[in-house]
Amino acid sequence: MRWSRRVEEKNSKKEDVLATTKKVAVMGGGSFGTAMATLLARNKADLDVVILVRSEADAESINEDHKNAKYLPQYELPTNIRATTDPAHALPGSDFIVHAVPVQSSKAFLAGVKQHISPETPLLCLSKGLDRETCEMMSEVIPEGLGRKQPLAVLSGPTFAVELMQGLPTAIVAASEDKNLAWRVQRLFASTHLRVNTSADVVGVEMSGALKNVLAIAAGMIEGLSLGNNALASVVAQGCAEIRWLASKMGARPETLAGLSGTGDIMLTCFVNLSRNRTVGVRLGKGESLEDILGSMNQVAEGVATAGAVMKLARRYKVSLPVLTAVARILEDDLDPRDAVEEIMNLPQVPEV
Ligand SMILES: NC(=O)c1ccc[n+]([C@@H]2O[C@H](COP(=O)([O-])OP(=O)(O)OC[C@H]3O[C@@H](n4cnc5c(N)ncnc54)[C@H](O)[C@@H]3O)[C@@H](O)[C@H]2O)c1
Ligand SMILES: O=P(O)(O)OC[C@H](O)CO
Repeated sequence: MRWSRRVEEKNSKKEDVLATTKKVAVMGGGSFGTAMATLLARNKADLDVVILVRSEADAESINEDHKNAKYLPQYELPTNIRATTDPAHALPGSDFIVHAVPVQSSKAFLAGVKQHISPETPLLCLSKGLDRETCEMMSEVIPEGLGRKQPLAVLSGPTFAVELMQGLPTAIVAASEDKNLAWRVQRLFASTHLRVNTSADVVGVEMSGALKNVLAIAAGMIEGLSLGNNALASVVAQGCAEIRWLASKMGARPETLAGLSGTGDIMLTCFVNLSRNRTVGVRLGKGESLEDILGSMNQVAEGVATAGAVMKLARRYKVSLPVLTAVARILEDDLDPRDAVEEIMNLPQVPEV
């Protein structure tokens, strides 16, 4: 994290983004959409923050009890957050629209609401993953779903929703090909609780956010299989290298992969029990079936679908990814977790660099 008085001084001459922003819509009222809506609402007490949810019960809980009863029931929401199920109500007139719908549902969801989104309104994507069928990143899924180009920034980093709700110190990256938009997103979200680093490396930020979810499943499996800390550290280090090999071939910058949205988020998701992807891995390692695990969760673990896309990308970019593709094969019931460990341990011995 870099800080410079010169940068602060230069920025102080630019637009006061919070002052000029009157309304922000958030599509998706799950845990992360709600947490980021809460940060925005806390940043400016008279900002109109509207969450587009799927059920009337969810909208009612937010509007009447100021709680998201389904996803974050223990936290009171600011009163300047409201919710609706009607996109015609939520989206028009927004200065920014935040996208927090799970990746696999995003294209169809966007196609259904696009007539309510102005082509000029920046979309800020929080979702981390790849389209299972097409292997597209969200920066490709979004224009596909909307049927047009849209101003776009992606936000990614080590950010558990519950810790944001508690106001604990957090840092995230806002990446956009449009430098000014990345800067505006930084100004919109930044607070004494949240640092926002800007980046122009959209591919690097997106690919690390998507692939760390697959790696977290592997890390969880190591724990579920009781294979110990040495194995855990080795698998995570190998996974970091695999993410770097694939993402670099796709155009990511190595510095991004080593930064907050790369190594930072990998450490959080692979080592902390709050991660849903890690939890899926722990339970698989303990012998539960994927069907039972997913059936018992009311939240998305994006790594499950993204793993399938990683298999295809490994072939497309001709890169060997033993850990990430083993996760995909285990999820497809094509490989037993213990056999995967044996396969990886029996790979040819290689030089470290
Ligand atoms: N929870 C976190 O800590 C966190 C942190 C960073 C990034 N993310 C990412 O944010 C995205 C959203 O995650 P989340 O934690 O809010 O998920 P969640 O499972 O808590 O909630 C998902 C939300 O999407 C809605 N949804 C599901 N299918 C839909 C569909 N077909 N159409 C419209 N809405 C649909 C659900 O109703 C729910 O409101 C994911 O890509 C996740 O990886 C989550
Ligand atoms: O709970 P997970 O595994 O979806 O991870 C949440 C966030 O991506 C952590 O940054």
